[in-house]
Amino acid sequence: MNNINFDQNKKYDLIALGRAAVDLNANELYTTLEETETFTKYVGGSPANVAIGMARLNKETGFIGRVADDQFGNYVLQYFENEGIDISNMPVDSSGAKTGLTFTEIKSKTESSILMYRNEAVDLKLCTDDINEDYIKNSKALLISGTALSAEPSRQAALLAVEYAVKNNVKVIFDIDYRPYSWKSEAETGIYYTKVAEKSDIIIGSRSEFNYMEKIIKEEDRTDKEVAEHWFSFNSKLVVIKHGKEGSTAYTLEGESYDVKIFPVEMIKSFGGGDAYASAFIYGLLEDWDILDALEFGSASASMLVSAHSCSDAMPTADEIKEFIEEKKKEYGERVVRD
Ligand SMILES: Nc1ncnc2c1ncn2[C@@H]1O[C@H](COP(=O)(O)OP(=O)(O)O)[C@@H](O)[C@H]1O
Ligand SMILES: O=C(O)C[C@@H](O)[C@H](O)C(=O)COP(=O)(O)O
Repeated sequence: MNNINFDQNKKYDLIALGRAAVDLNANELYTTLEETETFTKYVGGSPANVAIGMARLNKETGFIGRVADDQFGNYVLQYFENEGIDISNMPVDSSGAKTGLTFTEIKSKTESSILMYRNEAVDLKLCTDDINEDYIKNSKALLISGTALSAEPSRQAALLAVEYAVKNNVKVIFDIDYRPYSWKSEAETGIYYTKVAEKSDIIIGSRSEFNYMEKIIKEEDRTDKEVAEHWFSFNSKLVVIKHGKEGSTAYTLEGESYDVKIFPVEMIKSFGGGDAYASAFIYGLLEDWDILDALEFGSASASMLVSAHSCSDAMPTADEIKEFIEEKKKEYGERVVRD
């Protein structure tokens, strides 16, 4: 059991809000983008990846986001429909705004980076008219991906969605998702991230993302526990702080904390883990697992994704994650990710 009391009478398990974009991942591994010649196209965008992860885990999943009136917009909608993700709240935008593109560079076994083309990105054209209270109220949880707060009118749309969620007992899950190129100033980042974090039931982010979010209000040299306790003074019940290959920790409002390490894998790229982590962790919470079991599931899916070429196509099923965990426990011992 865990401390998140989802309303089990609601139709959707999770509705994600934000960008559904396209990843173009370099096929040539351990090469710079300058030298890369070919790419593989995948659906991308952190909240889209989380939605795909949830659908792969057989959870009823919806999405709120604008797509471009072009081939890439069609590609995203078709992919989502094939995955069983509800697209009824994904308006096609005909303003000429384009699908965000993320080019990935896999420079070495330990170094990779992303180059995002997001000028006039269609996902940031999401507006308050696109936010439907009846849709949101029918979900156990609403995931807000932080980049949706980086520009108007998407910012107002995301804030309105949060208000509808709070009003209708829909748990707000805030994936901080800090992308520096999306923001004009530290103050703007802090102000709008804080607005959502103060209303969120669950906040998930790397420690550096928490530092960005809190820069205008707090010193960086606080412990993770102190970071978590700040958000418990608002609406949070659960704060998850990720530390990349050092693992991650969940803190509860009730004063407990749970640590998990990473599952050892041959990493291909350093990103994608966060979206897999979020989807599998949220799955565990929805299944009413203990937090440590949900963390282990999230950590396993994350490890599977950093050792895969894509961040969406490779999202695993629950059986695949369980099989992965069993294999790693056989190889490294029952407590492979637990202290
Ligand atoms: N080298 C790695 N091997 C296995 N798992 C990893 C590795 N790096 C990250 N992870 C997993 O991916 C999760 C998310 O990674 P992190 O970099 O913290 O977030 P994000 O991918 O959102 O930037 C980590 O908490 C960890 O569980
Ligand atoms: O979030 C984006 O727009 C790009 C993603 O599709 C990309 O796969 C990525 O960077 C994943 O991010 P992470 O899982 O948060 O590391």
